[in-house]
Formats: sequence, C-alpha cells, structure tokens
Amino acid sequence: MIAYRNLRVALLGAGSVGAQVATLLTEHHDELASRVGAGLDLIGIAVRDVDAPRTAPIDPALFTTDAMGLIESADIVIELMGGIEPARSYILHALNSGADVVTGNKALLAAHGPELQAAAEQVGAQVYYEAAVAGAIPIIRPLRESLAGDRVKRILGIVNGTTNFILDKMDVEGDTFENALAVATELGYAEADPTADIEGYDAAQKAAILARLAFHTEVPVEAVHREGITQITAAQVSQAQKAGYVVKLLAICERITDPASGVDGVSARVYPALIPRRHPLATVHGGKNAVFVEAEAAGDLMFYGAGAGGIETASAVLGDVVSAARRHVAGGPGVAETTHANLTILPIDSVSTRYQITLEVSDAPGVLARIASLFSEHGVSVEAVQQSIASVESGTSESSGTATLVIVTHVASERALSRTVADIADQQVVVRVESVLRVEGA
Ligand SMILES: NC(=O)C1=CN([C@@H]2O[C@H](COP(=O)(O)OP(=O)(O)OC[C@H]3O[C@@H](n4cnc5c(N)ncnc54)[C@H](O)[C@@H]3O)[C@@H](O)[C@H]2O)C=CC1
Ligand SMILES: N[C@@H](CC=O)C(=O)O
Ligand code: NA
Repeated sequence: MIAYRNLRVALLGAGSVGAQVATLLTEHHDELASRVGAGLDLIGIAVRDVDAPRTAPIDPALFTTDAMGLIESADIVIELMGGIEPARSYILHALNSGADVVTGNKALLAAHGPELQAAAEQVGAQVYYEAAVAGAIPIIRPLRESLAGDRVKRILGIVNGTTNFILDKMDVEGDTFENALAVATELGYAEADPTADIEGYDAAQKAAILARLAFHTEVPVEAVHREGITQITAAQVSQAQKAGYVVKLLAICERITDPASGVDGVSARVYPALIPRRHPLATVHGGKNAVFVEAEAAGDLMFYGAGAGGIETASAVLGDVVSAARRHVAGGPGVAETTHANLTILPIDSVSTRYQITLEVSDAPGVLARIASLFSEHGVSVEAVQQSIASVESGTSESSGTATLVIVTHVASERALSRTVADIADQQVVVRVESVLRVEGA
C-alpha cells in the first residue's frame, strides 16, 4: 500500500542516458511506486532547446530551459548532462534545496567529489552515482556497502566501453581504430568528446572514484597515472594475439609498497596492457565492462556487464532513484562514505609489474647477449625472448639487416624498467624501441 506522498523527480539532460531514464520512469511508474511505497513523478526535464527533435517518446510538456526553477521544486534531481559546469552548480543548488541527487557524471565526481559530498552531508542529503562507473554494472554499492567490512587489495577493471569496443574490433575483426570509434559513438558509448575515452581520461576518472571507495582515501584524478589507446597500432594488437595476449585498457587501483622508500600507499593508474587470453578479463568483448576485485577475506570477485549505452546505464540511474526515494520514505541518514584512511597516493614509479618490450635491432652476432646484459645490470629478470617473426615475415630482415626482439620480463619495478629501456635505446645496435607494454593479470 502506498501511504507516502508522491515524490517529485527532476531530470537534467535528455541525451543517450537521460532520454531512456525519462521513458523508463514514465513506463514503469506504477511498478516503481509499489517498490518504493511512493509514486515517482517526473515533473520536468531541463534541456537546452525544448524544440530539438527527440528519438524517445517523451511528453514535450515536460521540457523546460529553466533548470534552476525545476530543481527547486524537486525531491530528487537526476543530473545527466555531463561536464563540469553548469552540472556542478545545479547539483549544489539541488543539495542546498534539500533534494537528493543521482548522477552519472564521473568527470564531475572525480574533479569535485569531496565538495559535493560535503554539501550533501551538511544538509543531510545524499549523492548517488552508480552509473558513473561501469554503467549498468553494480560496483559502487558493492564497494561502498557489501565490501565495507573487508579489505580490498586490488581492482583491475575494464571500465571504458568505447575503448574496449575499439580494441575488441581491432582484435577480433581486424577493424581500424577510426571505424571502430565511429561505431562506438553511434551506439551511444562515447562521451560527447571521445578524446575523454580514447586518451584514458574517462577511465582515470572512474579509477579515482573506485580507489576512493576501495581504500577510504581521497584520490584526486590528477594523481591517477593515465595513458590512452591512441598509440596502440593494428600491428601491436596482432602481435599480442600471436603471443597469446589481448590488449585492454585497464584501470588499476592497488595497495602497494614503494620498493625504494618502503612507503605503503595506493596506486591508481590507467594504461593499455597485455592480458593473457585465459584471464577472465580477456573474454570481455565489445562495449562490455568488467571489474575484477581482489579482497582480503572475500577473495576474487568479478563484476561484468554493460559498461555503456543509454538504456543499460539508465538501469543504474533508476536503481539509485529507487534508493533515494526509499530513503525519503523511510527517513534517516544515507549511507556514509569515509575517507579517513588517508593513505599516500604513490606515483607510477612505485609500481611493479611485468613488461613486454619490442625492439628493432641489428641482426648481428652478440646483440641478444648485449641486450640481455642490460636487463641484468638493472636487476630486471627476463622471462622470455622471441626473435620475431614480423620483420622476417615481411621479408625486411634480410634487406634491412634488422630483427625484431620481443622480450617479456618477470615482475620488475617501473623505475628499473624505464632505466633499462633508456639504456637499451642508447645502444647503437638498437634501431628503435617499438613499444613497451605492461603485462597484467598473469
Ligand atoms: N552514454 C553512456 O553510456 C554513459 C554515460 N554516462 C554519463 O552520463 C552523463 C550523460 O551521458 P549521455 O547521456 O551519454 O550524454 P549526451 O551527450 O548524450 O547527453 C547529454 C544531454 O545533456 C544536454 N545538456 C548539456 N548541457 C546542458 C545544459 N546546460 N542544460 C540542459 N541540457 C544540457 C545535452 O544537450 C544532451 O542532450 C554523462 O555524465 C556521461 O559521462 C555514464 C555512464 C554511461
Ligand atoms: N564513454 C563511456 C560511457 C560510460 O561511462 C564509456 O565508453 O565507457
Ligand atoms: Na555502475
């Protein structure tokens, strides 16, 4: 039985996700009301242009350009415009007006999360953001609530649908980067400016959010080491395939100890990495995401599903709307988030992992031994060396007198590895360092 007054829901933005949220809120009205114990009435949608053509069947009377006025009449405000301003001002206005806020805006949360959380706490409101990381996949709630009694050791995530879609198309279909990006944009996966996806900014924002929740520590997005996928070539993808790996853009959040100083802290980083094809993350195809969590007591957990897409992400948004509405009905404070652990955020230099280094070298006696000795001088242990294939296959080795060496190391520190690579690059017998890729999940 519904005893509570109907709750007034305002939506800001009617793009890929917002339009789906509006449709589901309307179509599922009665079902949601019975789950919450109160009707959820969509009272308006703030847009830039009320007359713009829409693909979703939304009542045109809901559209308004008066976002501030709409916010002031709402119990729950859903922000799905993206970007920093005016989203930040609208959310602060909503919180100060006593409304709970639901958002999928990871850019804003990564840049201004502490400010929004403080504003919410001050007025006893709550900010919900399940859609901000890995779209439809429940990962914020599991980290904030289900794993609140455990100790997370490491998170290894494919958290950007656009880049996973592109790399997967290059791997499985041999598609070009440009074509795959165009399709990902058409499917509604990409950000308004896809640079955010392909240069790793979006994944870095998500890594900052995940690390904050996992390690109870503020992690500024600027402290997340970031590399995108624009340097990944078709040749690297195909070489990885031959060697039994797949290239994935990974977000890694990890408790580590700096090998030089012994300082304990947190590493948050995003880069394209090689993963063995047998690893569960290697089977994540298309726009799908997966977050692999290693916790002290729980062991390994994997969260998998749609990381992007309008209707899929709308599911996560609606879950948050239901949580916010239930809190209104039941009363009481929301779920507390703590950043009391205050761990040191360690730079990329403090990280240790495995590496694959591809070199073009003179095809002469003693070269391999010289390269191997440089690894050993820097304390980097070599696991495997392969004399490639690529230059021989293309018939260039005989004509150019060069060979390709693919070297995989055991776990080494980033510092030792970069010194090794710098020394290798200085050798006369080395024509060029073709690529240095980290190997994860092995
Ligand atoms: N598309 C996806 O798969 C996912 C998106 N998100 C996030 O959800 C949010 C929305 O994403 P999309 O729907 O894909 O973006 P979108 O670009 O399709 O839609 C945003 C809409 O907001 C409108 N808008 C922008 N500024 C406005 C303003 N000042 N006033 C009124 N309307 C304004 C735009 O005109 C556009 O219609 C973003 O923060 C995005 O990062 C999160 C997870 C997945
Ligand atoms: N652009 C993002 C959308 C979801 O967060 C992505 O591709 O994952
Ligand atoms: Na999510």
